[in-house]
Amino acid sequence: MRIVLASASPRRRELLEQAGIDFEILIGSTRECITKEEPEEIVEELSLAKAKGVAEAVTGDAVIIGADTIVAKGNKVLGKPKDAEDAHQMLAMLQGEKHQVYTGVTLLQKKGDEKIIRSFHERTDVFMTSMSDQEIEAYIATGEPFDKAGSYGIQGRAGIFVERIEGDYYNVVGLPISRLCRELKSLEAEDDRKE
Ligand SMILES: Cc1cn([C@H]2C[C@H](O)[C@@H](COP(=O)(O)OP(=O)(O)OP(=O)(O)O)O2)c(=O)[nH]c1=O
Repeated sequence: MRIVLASASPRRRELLEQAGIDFEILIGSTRECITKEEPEEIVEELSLAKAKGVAEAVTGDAVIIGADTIVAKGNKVLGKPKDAEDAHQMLAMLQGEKHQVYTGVTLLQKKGDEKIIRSFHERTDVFMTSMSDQEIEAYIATGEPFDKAGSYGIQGRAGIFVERIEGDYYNVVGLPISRLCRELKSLEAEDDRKE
């Protein structure tokens, strides 16, 4: 099965490599337009848009993977921060409490003229320690928050502010690799059945 990752994220690339999957990368230009309200619907919608964003550029049969990660705190949905002030606000909101990280994944399978779409999501609960204003400032100064949903990277310096998690760690980093591999296997099994 030919696999195309529709992502510019170095973390998603590393996680797929870590899983021993052979793949190509194609980056499309997707405008992230949200029409849904629930975080799990938003991440699936955006992952689908990312997969669709490269589908036309893929010639021949392939499975295209699109993914999107957001942080949810109460009824607020947090993406990447616009600037340092935005990052500060997000971290001040997250510190000392529990929040959710959702990653949505879409597998868009191109088979001749046919397109088969499967979207799913995983949720991880993250419990953060308290952070003083000084700690937040020092963390933002590392530059780490800016390309990350919720303004932190569990895999980086912010790891020290994560007390514990419930769910898949890799889901927080941007790709629920265990679930993804199971979904790919089941796609493959379905293909074998049909042939
Ligand atoms: C919460 C959290 C998010 N993130 C990252 C995962 C995602 O890459 C990013 C959220 O942005 P996304 O819009 O999901 O993805 P992206 O722009 O990085 O890549 P692409 O759209 O090309 O696939 O935040 C971490 O790396 N660590 C964390 O702890």
